[in-house]
Amino acid sequence: MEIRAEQVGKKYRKEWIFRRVALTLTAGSSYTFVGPNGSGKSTLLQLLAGSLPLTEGQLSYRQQDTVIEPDNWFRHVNIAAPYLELVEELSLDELLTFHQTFKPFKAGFTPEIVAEQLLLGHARHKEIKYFSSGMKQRVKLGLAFFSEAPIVILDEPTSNLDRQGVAWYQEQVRQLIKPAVSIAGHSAQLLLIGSNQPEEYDFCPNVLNMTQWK
Ligand SMILES: Nc1ncnc2c1ncn2[C@@H]1O[C@H](COP(=O)(O)OP(=O)(O)OP(=O)(O)O)[C@@H](O)[C@H]1O
Repeated sequence: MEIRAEQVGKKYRKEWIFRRVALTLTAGSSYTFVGPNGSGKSTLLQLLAGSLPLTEGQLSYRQQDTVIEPDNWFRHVNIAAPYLELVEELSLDELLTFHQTFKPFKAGFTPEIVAEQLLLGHARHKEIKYFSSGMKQRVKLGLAFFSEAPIVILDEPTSNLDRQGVAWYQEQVRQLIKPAVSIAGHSAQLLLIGSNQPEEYDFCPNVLNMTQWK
């Protein structure tokens, strides 16, 4: 799996947020976008996820030599971000069951196992609206970690997490990017992070500063 960005730029009203982004992002590796507040990390991640239009340039998703149509990109991406909301009226069990109808969990994961992995086994029957902000953040991350998709995008992944939550994130993200072993159905992941917290990406070999595209 690969995402290619060619001369990608984004403008809001008359202001260019970034220009001439040229990247090849390849599964089996991870990439972190860093930069000051407002430098465009979230915007670029949304472009790469296919959820925002570009102003200029081209983006493509490729699997081996096959180009994937933009209408199908969402099937290949799990994204956890502060601006994406959970369905607050559902209990955790209901949310996980609903979620897997359109984005199945990885082999061996059931809603019950996912809840345990989130350290939220005790809260399976509680409505999401009664979760603390840190509990909600773990749910968002868990949906990204445990659903089947080759691309995982995490924007500000440890926001609202306490120290135990940060340790949990660090363990899960390392599991995610472990080199793929040759188990049928297990493919290498492409992990993209937007961050300003070194503890969120200290394992990541590719740290890209947004200021280079100003
Ligand atoms: N819908 C929008 N309309 C107009 N301007 C926008 C819109 N969304 C973002 N921007 C602007 O784009 C710039 C980049 O914002 P973005 O949220 O991508 O930055 P960021 O690097 O993720 O910031 P932070 O570190 O604060 O999360 C900011 O100047 C922001 O005001």
